[in-house]
Amino acid sequence: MRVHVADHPLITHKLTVLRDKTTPSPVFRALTEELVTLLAYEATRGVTVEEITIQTPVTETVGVKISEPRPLVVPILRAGLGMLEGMVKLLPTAEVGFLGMVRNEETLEPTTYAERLPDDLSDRQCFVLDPMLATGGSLAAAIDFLFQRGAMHVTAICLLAAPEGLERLEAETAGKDVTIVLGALDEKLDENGYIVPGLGDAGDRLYGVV
Ligand SMILES: O=P(O)(O)OC[C@H]1O[C@H](OP(=O)(O)OP(=O)(O)O)[C@H](O)[C@@H]1O
Ligand SMILES: O=c1cc[nH]c(=O)[nH]1
Ligand SMILES: [Mg+2]
Repeated sequence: MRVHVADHPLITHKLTVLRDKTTPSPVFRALTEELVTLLAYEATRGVTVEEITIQTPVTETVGVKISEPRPLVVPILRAGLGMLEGMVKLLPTAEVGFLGMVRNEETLEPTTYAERLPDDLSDRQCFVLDPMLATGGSLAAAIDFLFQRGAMHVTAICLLAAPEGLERLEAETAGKDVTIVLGALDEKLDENGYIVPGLGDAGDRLYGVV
């Protein structure tokens, strides 16, 4: 498993505002979108392209286009939905699949309540979006789902992660081609499974308490 933690003052600045408990939902949503676009730049570094010949107004030249089949972007509902627009801004030709997951706040175990993905993911470049990698249970289950459908490589973009979650993910995805791109790696999990210092419940901050 490869882990890339962003190291850029613009990302750290935006994350600081996001972490601030006084930041209201509309600002939180806008910043989430901006952060994903910045992280997607790193996450798509390995996207496969093929050469094409085009005609500029001046001459013929060789460029590239993103290879077929189109990349698949999978936001994990709810909170991952807040990252979708920022991602497809950078990858406008991507297809979008959905996974709905919720973590039981007592046991911290995730359950999947919705799934809308292509049956066959072989040859697909898959990008999973979820702002929070806490215990790692939700992301491990999502990545496992994609590999079971035939994916060969999965890249996940998360705004924040806890070391405990990364460790679990590393163990559960051993031998698989997985890349994790993070806005920041935080200190730890608290006794309720929340990331410290974190930003609270990302889904609630984006969409309100349910
Ligand atoms: O790493 P884990 O311990 O599994 O926790 C992380 C998960 O928790 C949050 O979702 P939540 O269950 O709060 O659902 P929501 O997005 O609907 O708020 C978050 O968006 C992740 O999916
Ligand atoms: O800190 C956390 C942990 C799990 N889910 C969140 O939204 N925040
Ligand atoms: Mg939540």
